Amino acid sequence: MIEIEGASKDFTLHNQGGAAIPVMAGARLDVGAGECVALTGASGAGKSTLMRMVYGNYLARAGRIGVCGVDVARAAPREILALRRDRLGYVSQFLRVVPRVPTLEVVAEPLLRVGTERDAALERARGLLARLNLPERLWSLSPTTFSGGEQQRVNIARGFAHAYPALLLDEPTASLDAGNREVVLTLVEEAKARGAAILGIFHDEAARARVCDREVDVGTFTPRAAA
Ligand SMILES: Nc1ncnc2c1ncn2[C@@H]1O[C@H](COP(=O)(O)OP(=O)(O)OP(=O)(O)O)[C@@H](O)[C@H]1O
Repeated sequence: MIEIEGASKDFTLHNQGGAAIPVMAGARLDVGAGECVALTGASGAGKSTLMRMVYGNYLARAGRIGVCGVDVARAAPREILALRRDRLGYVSQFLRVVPRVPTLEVVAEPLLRVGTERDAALERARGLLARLNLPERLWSLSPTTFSGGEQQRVNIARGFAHAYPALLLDEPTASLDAGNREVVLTLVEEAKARGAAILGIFHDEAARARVCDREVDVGTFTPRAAA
């Protein structure tokens, strides 16, 4: 479902005479349906860079990044937007808050975008917010003023609302209390059970051991290691 083959990435430093810094070469990995694969490696090894390449935020210099039949390394922007709408989800560490949109709408929005009937979308959103222990009095408010942990839970509810076949998770349990961490790990297990292919960064070792089937060390894709 996610197939990375020979992916490479250079960063061009426009403010330093256009110098090209190679950060990744020959990355390869596969994530099948129902699998969760963890990206590991030292700080700066390129975990976030690889996730952003899969999501299409960073363009690969070479290689193939197949996600649900689309080669993200070559796809047109409109194909990537369509992929993100219905097949590829991304739970980043921080919620991008849209001012004045109530929490319930923020969470239901990915479902509405794929054509889910409004009542069903709101019902699913309520269910997720309740499971993540977000007090009901907050559901009608914009998350703009919420605490970091509250915003993170809104972000997770939004990310898990639609049953994406492929899902990217960036530290989904960071800064959550034990109870909410447990809920998130159960959501990951449920997504795997319905056949989602999940690629994630988990600094929480116990979480990784519990939900991940395999680990891929991004350090093996540094240009020096590949040379
Ligand atoms: N937009 C950018 N421009 C230039 N260099 C970048 C950019 N993004 C990342 N890098 C560089 O690429 C390398 C990999 O960074 P990345 O954030 O992917 O590492 P990471 O493994 O996710 O690290 P951490 O565990 O600390 O979050 C680093 O050397 C970083 O400085």
